[in-house]
Amino acid sequence: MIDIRKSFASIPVLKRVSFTLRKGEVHALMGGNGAGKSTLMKILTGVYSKDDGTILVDGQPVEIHGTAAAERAGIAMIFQEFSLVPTLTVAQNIWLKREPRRAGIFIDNAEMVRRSRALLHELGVDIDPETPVGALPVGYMQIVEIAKALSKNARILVMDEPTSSLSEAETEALFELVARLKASGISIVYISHRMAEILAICDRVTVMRDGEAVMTEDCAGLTVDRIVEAMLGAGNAASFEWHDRGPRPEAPPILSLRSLRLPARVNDVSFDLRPGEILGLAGLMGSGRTEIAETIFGRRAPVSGEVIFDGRPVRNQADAIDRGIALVPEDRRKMGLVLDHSVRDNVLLPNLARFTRNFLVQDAEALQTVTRTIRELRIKTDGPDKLARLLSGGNQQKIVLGKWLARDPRLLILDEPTIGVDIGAKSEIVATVRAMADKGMAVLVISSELEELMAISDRILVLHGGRIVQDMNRRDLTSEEELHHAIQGHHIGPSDDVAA
Ligand SMILES: Nc1ncnc2c1ncn2[C@@H]1O[C@H](COP(=O)(O)OP(=O)(O)OP(=O)(O)O)[C@@H](O)[C@H]1O
Repeated sequence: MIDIRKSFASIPVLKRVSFTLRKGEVHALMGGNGAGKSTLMKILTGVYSKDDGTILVDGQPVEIHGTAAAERAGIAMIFQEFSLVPTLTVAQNIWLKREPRRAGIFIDNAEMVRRSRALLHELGVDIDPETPVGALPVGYMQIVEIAKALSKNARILVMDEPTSSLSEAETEALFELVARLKASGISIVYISHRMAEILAICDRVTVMRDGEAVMTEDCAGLTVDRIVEAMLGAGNAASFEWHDRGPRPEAPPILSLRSLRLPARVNDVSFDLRPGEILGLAGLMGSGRTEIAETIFGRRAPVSGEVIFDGRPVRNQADAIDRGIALVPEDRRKMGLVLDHSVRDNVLLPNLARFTRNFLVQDAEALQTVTRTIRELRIKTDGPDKLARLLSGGNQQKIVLGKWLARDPRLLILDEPTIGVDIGAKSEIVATVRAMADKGMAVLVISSELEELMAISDRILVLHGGRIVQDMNRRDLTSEEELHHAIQGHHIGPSDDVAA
């Protein structure tokens, strides 16, 4: 891609960006939220048209108008999960609308299954092509997507944060698959904010900043510091380090869980959380962490046991919100944003009561809060009136966080708070949460990223087999490995994971 330019509503988003991909390489595309990574890749995959510039495939200029043209040029985007039809089988999904036919009329199911089996075998994955996609774990859906792309002879695959909803084992499986694809000459553009995985599986890295490609280098010998510097600009360090906030003043707990039991996964969970404390909840994916968060927030009713907030049980979600509980959900697009409303509306939505006097919203005061949120969380938007839908993924996540922080909650629950958020914003978020905890807000953080839990928590609980199996003071933890071991150490086998 040479000198690619793109503006939206006359605001330049890509300013003469050049990007090359070699045959059989995994090329990481990195950059802060809103730097232009997705836009560049949407141009490559025919979702957006470029304003200017040239795209060459195998040295030949190509015009990519629309996704069908991208497909013809051998380019495919691998979506994470939502582009497959859950009620159809793996084979039916792979060959959807291109089914092999007998006598040109009847769908040849046996042939479809046979070809799918061969394809999956080639990929080295053990998936039965006759399983309905809806019955597969999330991690496998991406693999089916890859099989589908290869069945269309794709030679360039674009993966946008492929590991963000994968468990550790699924991530490993994906990495093996990436290595295999590479060996067979497939080229991969890999968008991610996770430094460790980039250094582990990529050959080269290109960093974008404010619509420009500012660095392209071989991964070998590259350090995290060098990448961060390129992303943020010289002199803008991002620190993601824990520091001891000292002993918390003795106060009665604001939240107490007593022998909480939920359907299927949570057997008997009890813990206390005090005002001003930041408590991390660790556990394997599927260990029931999100369910516990939703129960505290009044969204789910327990089978037995209690959630006591400020001396009284939480009755339902409205009651939870009323009394100062906030939940930043994991699935922000579905649950956290009204996409067709502006940034301003989204930030104000849960806060309207605060700005309403005599039935009128106090606009100036409200706008001040919105502007502060945009500034403090470094939300990249042309202004408060931009539609949430048009913001980059990481910036959408910041709005969800910002609207609840603006409410000044007494208890803040964060479920995977920094998925898709760049390293600069991560450290901002940690600092903001810490500052609010210093003023007395209680925080419960769920995260699969151990680095994040280690950076933010005062205390960490490990959930396993439906119970809290460890309660650790962050001060006593010396390494991420120790926490990793605590989580994995209790993993005996799949059957152990689901409570009887
Ligand atoms: N359709 C659109 N209309 C207006 N602005 C847009 C549109 N699509 C993207 N933008 C803007 O372009 C900029 C770049 O967005 P893009 O999604 O490419 O960023 P990104 O680097 O992928 O970020 P992230 O890491 O958060 O996913 C953002 O400021 C975004 O608001």
